Amino acid sequence: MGRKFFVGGNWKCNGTAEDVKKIVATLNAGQIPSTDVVEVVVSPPFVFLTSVKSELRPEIQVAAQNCWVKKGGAFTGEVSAEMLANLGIPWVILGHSERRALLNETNEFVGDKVAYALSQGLKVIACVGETLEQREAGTTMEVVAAQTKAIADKISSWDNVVLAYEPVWAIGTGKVASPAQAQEVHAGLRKWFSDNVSAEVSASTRIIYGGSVSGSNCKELGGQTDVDGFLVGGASLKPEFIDIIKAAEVKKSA
Ligand SMILES: O=C[C@H](O)COP(=O)(O)O
Repeated sequence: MGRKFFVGGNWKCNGTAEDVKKIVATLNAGQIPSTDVVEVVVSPPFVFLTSVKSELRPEIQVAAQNCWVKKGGAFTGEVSAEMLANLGIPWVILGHSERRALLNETNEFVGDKVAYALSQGLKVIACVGETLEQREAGTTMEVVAAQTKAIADKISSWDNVVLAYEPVWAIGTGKVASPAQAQEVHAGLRKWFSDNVSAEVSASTRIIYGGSVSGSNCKELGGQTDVDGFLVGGASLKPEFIDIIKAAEVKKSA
């Protein structure tokens, strides 16, 4: 089975209730390819999840931006995977570099979170990516392989996981990875899967790119053999997100 193009919009910690209504109206009015061609998931902050889910057109799904590492309980300020499942939120983003860097989430902690979220029936967008220093030191593949291994060590199936390669130096900086740089790491991750998990997981797991994706660079990036879509930050708050969703057409016509 082919890998369906996947476009995620990570709204991060942005927006008022009024802003969110406008974004939803734009998404509801936009012309986008059918769900046979592209899977679209937007990720509002927790407080807006249920309203966005109920107001958004049914072809677009929602994701939380995080969840607690295990069963809920006395963990003030956290939101558990079972709460998300209970509310019918199908997806969660885990291991985003902002949480790894600012909240000290380790590879092992992210692996535990992915495993627990999957066990509660959620689908996971799991993020990996190197810093500028790591890229300049030539350790990019080593870093993303270690991050992916920490997840692989904790899960028995990749069926409900999308892997997002997000070079930290490209996030929110306008310095997008070149299509060749993205393709090189995506191909490396696919090889890592075939060497360390299975040929089937390597062929079927979607590996999406994130980091300064825009309406103007999405077609060339999305045209790369091993780029199966995007995780979009800043541009997912703007009408150009519709153009980025339409980049799925490059794969359909390939
Ligand atoms: O999750 C999304 C990424 O952090 C990319 O953010 P960005 O598109 O604003 O660079």
